[in-house]
Order: sequence, then C-alpha cells, then structure tokens
Amino acid sequence: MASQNLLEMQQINKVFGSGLSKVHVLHDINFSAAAGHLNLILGPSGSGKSTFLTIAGGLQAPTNGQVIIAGQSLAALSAKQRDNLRLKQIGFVLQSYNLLPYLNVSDQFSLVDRIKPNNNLSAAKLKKLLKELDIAELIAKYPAELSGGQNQRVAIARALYPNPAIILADEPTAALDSQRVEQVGQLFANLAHNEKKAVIIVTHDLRLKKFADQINEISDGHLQQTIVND
Ligand SMILES: Nc1ncnc2c1ncn2[C@@H]1O[C@H](COP(=O)(O)OP(=O)(O)OP(=O)(O)O)[C@@H](O)[C@H]1O
Repeated sequence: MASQNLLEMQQINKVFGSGLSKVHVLHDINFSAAAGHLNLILGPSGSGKSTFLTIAGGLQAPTNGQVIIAGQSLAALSAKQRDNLRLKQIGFVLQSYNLLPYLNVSDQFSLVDRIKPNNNLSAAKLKKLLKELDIAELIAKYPAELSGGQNQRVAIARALYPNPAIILADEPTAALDSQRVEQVGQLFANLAHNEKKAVIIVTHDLRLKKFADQINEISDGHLQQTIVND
C-alpha cells in the first residue's frame, strides 16, 4: 500500500546540557509515520520516549536533524508558523493531561473553539466520541472532581476534537484499567484505520501492542527495531 508519510524524523539527535552534565538523549533517530497507521514506540522509563514525542510534535527542537510535518520542515518555519502548523495538524495527549483546572469538561472543548474556530468535530461527532470514551455524563464536572482515568479520557477527547491528521500520545493508558485500555486502544486503532490518521503512541504499556501496525522500541535513545504486526 502506498501510504503518505505525515510525519518524518531524519537523523535526529538531542543533547541536553554541556561538559560533565551533558546527556545525549536521542541518537540518530530516523522514523516516519504514515496516514492510516498506528505506530507504537515502546521503551522503559528514561529511555527518551517523551523527548522523542515532544520533538516529533515540534514542542522542542532537536540538537540536529530534521522534523518534517505534512511536508514542511519545522526548522524552515518561524515560531508562529510552527504554532499554526501544530494547531492544525497535531493532537497531543500529554502525560500531564494539560486540562485547565478552572474549566469544566464542556468548557475545555469551548476553549479549543476559541483557539481554533474551524474544522473541529461537529457537535454530533463530539457527542459520539464522549460516549465512546464513557465521559458524556461528566461534562459539567471540573478536573479536580474526576478520577485519573476520567481526566485521561477527557484529555484524549480534547486532543481529538480539533480533528488532527497526526495524533501524538504520551502514555495515554497510564491511568486506565484493562477494560479501558481495550476501549482506548481500539479507539486509536479506529482513528488510524477508518479515518486515516497517523497515530503515534509512546508507552511502556504492552497491552497496546495488539492494536499497532508498527512497533518500534526505544532503548537508551536508540530506536532499535521495527516489528510490523501481521
Ligand atoms: N530538559 C532536560 N534537561 C536535561 N535532561 C533531560 C531533559 N529532558 C529529559 N532529560 C533526560 O533525558 C532522558 C530521557 O527522558 P524522557 O523523559 O524522554 O524519557 P521517557 O522514556 O519518556 O521516561 P518516562 O517514561 O519516565 O517519562 C532522561 O535521562 C532525562 O533525565
């Protein structure tokens, strides 16, 4: 199948600090994510997964190497152009959830409308998504009133609401029990397979393996092997 690479990383290195405190976190990473595929990046704590994901999404710059999103090299863009590209193309599910504590669930979505007024999910599709994630009853609640797993599912819904072509998720199942992992894994797989999104999940949760089209392993900052599920 000829598939379109929505995200490419070429010869990415990331070094923090200098001298004795220098840490070389990512080594010569080459990676691409195609529309219609769910990519899993597996690795233990401290292996560089979050650094990989934040560089992939342009939240931080690599020390060297290129990130290309939807055909555009991030290094060639101004900060404002990068923000714009990110807003239009990428849905982030971050470990910290990044929900605003003073907004109820419904208003978390209204805020997205204020920042990006167009091309977000229709009200009917949002309702369906909230039902799929079993959070439709929670829309009047504030983050502090929700469990970790509920907050995680709200964060997933909010990342999907702008209808991004690329979904980058950092440990999106960390707070979920096994039944929810199945639901969320299936939801991400459907987004890839039915809606032709490029989905990239970094995790150490092996329960997600069966949903992946491509599995990479990251170890000490090296992206080691690629296994493609049958
Ligand atoms: N801003 C930073 N400055 C210095 N070192 C950093 C910085 N960010 C990350 N690191 C280091 O890079 C390494 C990889 O961190 P990273 O958070 O990417 O790993 P991870 O695989 O996501 O871990 P976890 O699963 O625990 O979140 C760690 O040794 C970390 O201390």
